[in-house]
Amino acid sequence: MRVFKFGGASVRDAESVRNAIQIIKNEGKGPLLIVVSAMGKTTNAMERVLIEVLKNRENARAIFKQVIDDHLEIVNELFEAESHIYNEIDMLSEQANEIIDTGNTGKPDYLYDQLVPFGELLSTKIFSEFLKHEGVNNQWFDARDIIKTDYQYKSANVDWKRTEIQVENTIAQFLKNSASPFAVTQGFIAGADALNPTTLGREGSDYSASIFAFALHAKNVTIWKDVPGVLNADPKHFKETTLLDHISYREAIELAYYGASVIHPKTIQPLQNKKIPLYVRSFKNFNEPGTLIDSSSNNDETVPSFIIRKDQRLVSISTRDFSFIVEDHLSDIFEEFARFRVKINMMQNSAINFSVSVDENSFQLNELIDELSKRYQILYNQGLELLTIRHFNDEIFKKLTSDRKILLEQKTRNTLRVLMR
Ligand SMILES: Nc1ncnc2c1ncn2[C@@H]1O[C@H](COP(=O)(O)OP(=O)(O)O)[C@@H](O)[C@H]1O
Ligand SMILES: N[C@@H](CC(=O)OP(=O)(O)O)C(=O)O
Repeated sequence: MRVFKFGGASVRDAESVRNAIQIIKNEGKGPLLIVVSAMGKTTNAMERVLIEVLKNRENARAIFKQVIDDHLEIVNELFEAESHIYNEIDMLSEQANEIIDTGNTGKPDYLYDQLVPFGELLSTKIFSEFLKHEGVNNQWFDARDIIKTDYQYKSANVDWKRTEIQVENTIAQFLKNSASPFAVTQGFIAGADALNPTTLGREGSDYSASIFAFALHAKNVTIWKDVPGVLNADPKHFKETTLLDHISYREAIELAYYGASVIHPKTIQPLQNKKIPLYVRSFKNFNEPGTLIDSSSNNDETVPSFIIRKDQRLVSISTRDFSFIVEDHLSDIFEEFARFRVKINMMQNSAINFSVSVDENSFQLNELIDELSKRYQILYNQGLELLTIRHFNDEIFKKLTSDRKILLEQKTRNTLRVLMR
C-alpha cells in the first residue's frame, strides 16, 4: 500500500492535473491512496472569502463565485459538457454558499474550518472524476470523516486511535478489496465529529499524507513537488542548490523545523515511528528519483544546508525592576506565547532579559506584546532575517554574513543560527 500527495502547485491548472494523472498511470499499480490539496492558491482565496463573510456577505459571495469559476475553467478543459462533475461542483457550491449566507455567527476559527475545506473538496472531486475519465477507476473519500481530531479549530490535533479505526473501516477496507485499488482524498482537512470539520494548519497536506500512511501501515509515501526533491536551500532564495538525494528522518525534521518549507514539519514523526520511507520527487521530471528520507543517516553531513526565514521581529522582554529573569518570569512569558499562539523561532536569555525571534506576520503578535507590556519592558527590532546553516563551516558562515549586522547568534555541533539585519 502506497500514498501519493499532490500539492496545490501540482494541480493548479488542467495541464497540471493531466500531468498528475500521467504520474499515477506511470507509477502503476495500486493499492494507492492519493492525497490532494486545493488547486493552486485556492486556500488563500477561501481565506479571503472567510474574512468577507465576517464583514460583507456580498463580497464573500463574489470572491467565492470567482473560486467556482476558476474551477469550472479547469473542468471545461478536462471534461465533456455532459460530465457528472458539473453536478458535483454545483452541489459543493450550494453547500458553501449556504455557509456564507448563514455562518457569521460562530467564532472565526470555527467558521474557517467550515468554509476553507471547500478548496480541497473541489479539487479532489475533479481529480477523482478525471482519473476515472482517464481509465483509472477509483473511490473518493471525505477526509473530514476519517482523520479525527480535537476541537482546536484551524490547527487541530489528531486523535490517533479514532483515526486508525476510521482509516481501517474505510480506505483500508476499500484498498484491500477493490479490483481497482485507487482511493482519492483531501489533505489538510479533518473532523472533530460529524458536524464539526477541522483543519490541520496551513500547508498541512504533507502531514495528512503521513497520517494516512501511518494508519494504513503504508510501504512508502511520495510527495510530488515543483522542485527536484529536498535541496540544500530554497531555490527561490539561492541561485545554486544541491539535491539531497538521501537524508535521515532526523535531518529532515530538523530542516523542516528550521523552516525548509518543502516539507511540513509535522510530516516526519508519524513516518519515523513506523519506519515508512518518504520520497520527495519532482512532478515536472517524474522519472527522476528525487530525495529519499528514511532511517539512514550516512549522507546527512555531506552537504551544508541553508534555511532563511525572512521578516523576523526580535522581541526583547526585560523585567522593569532589574530583577533577574528566572523560572517564574519564563513560565509566565511562555504561557502568554502559548495563549496567543505565537511561535518562537529562536530564543536567548541573559540576567534581566529574554529575547525571542518571531515571524512578523504572526497572527496575534501585537496583542501578545500589549499583554506582556503590562508586566515587562518590551523593545523590538523589525525587518530581520534568521539564517540557519546545518553542517556549517567557517568559510560558508563568513560568506553569508560578511556585510550583515548580527543581533543574535547560536551554535551547536551541527547547526549555526544567526539573526541579522
Ligand atoms: N530545502 C528546500 N528544498 C526544496 N524546496 C524548498 C526548500 N525550502 C523551501 N523550498 C520551497 O518549497 C516549495 C515546494 O513546497 P510547497 O510549495 O509547499 O509545495 P506544495 O504546496 O505543492 O506541496 C518549492 O517551490 C521551494 O521554493
Ligand atoms: N491547501 C492547504 C493545504 C496544503 O498543504 O496545501 P499545499 O500542499 O499546496 O501546500 C494550504 O494551502 O495551506
